[in-house]
Amino acid sequence: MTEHDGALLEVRDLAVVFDGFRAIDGIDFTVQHGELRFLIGPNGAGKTTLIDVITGLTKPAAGSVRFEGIDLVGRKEHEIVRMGVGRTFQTSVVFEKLTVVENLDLAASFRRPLWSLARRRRGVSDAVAAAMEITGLDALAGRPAGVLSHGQRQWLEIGMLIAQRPRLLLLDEPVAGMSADERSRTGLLLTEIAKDHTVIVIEHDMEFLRRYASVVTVLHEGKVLTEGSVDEVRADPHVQEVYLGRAREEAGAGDHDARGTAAVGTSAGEVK
Ligand SMILES: Nc1ncnc2c1ncn2[C@@H]1O[C@H](COP(=O)(O)OP(=O)(O)OP(=O)(O)O)[C@@H](O)[C@H]1O
Repeated sequence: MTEHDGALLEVRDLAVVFDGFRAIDGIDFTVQHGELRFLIGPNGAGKTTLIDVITGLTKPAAGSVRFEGIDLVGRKEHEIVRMGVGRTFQTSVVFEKLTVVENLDLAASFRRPLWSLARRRRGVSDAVAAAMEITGLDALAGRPAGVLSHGQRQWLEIGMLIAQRPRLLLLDEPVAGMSADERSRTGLLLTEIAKDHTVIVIEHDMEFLRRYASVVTVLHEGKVLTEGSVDEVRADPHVQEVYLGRAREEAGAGDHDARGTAAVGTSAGEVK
């Protein structure tokens, strides 16, 4: 931690414009050290764009993103990673032919100085060992990543982030496509990681939020609609309207999947 004693992340008056369209339209968003914060909102609300700005992938038209008091806007992605901000993507970034431990080692090396890369090391570094332990991937250390199940692969990606020793982790839909058992394991993993990291998770699955979220931020049309506990957010009439409105539009289009627009409700958009 640095000498900065305010919030870990402070986003102020953020705006992102794509060809005249305001994908982010004046967002203020604050995350304190040690939080496990969930970010929800219908499709197109601006969740991924917000994470893209924090990690330097997208340049905002206006506003600031302060991490430990330092503005990240205008910095390169790799510089932001080195400052301690790591993210996963919706698409996989593991090297299939490399083993689990090799993938973790490669990720860890991203923050190591060059001289230490040139040195051949025996065994695994502390960072890699810690990442394997927390994700429970020790038993699979020597297996090629290509043979892992979907859930194990997601855990490897989270492990690769941990190996980079970030202070802030941004996870984009980590339980999408997982079985019920894998979801539970991921929930416990996030809870464990949040003991010594700050974590922001984009997640649509309400059942998952009920079990693991304390504070939820709801985005809608590029703005923060509301923020609070899962119960407060579910009871908020504006949130109900946003999801009910979407559900009405989609009525007749069949069941909504866990990543779909009406995921805050389970039946006809009802916010249960
Ligand atoms: N590179 C881009 N160029 C133009 N428009 C974009 C771009 N990226 C995102 N958008 C638009 O910005 C809006 C916000 O998109 P974003 O992906 O951030 O939403 P989201 O809340 O993450 O949605 P989802 O749940 O579908 O992932 C959407 O209308 C999207 O079409």
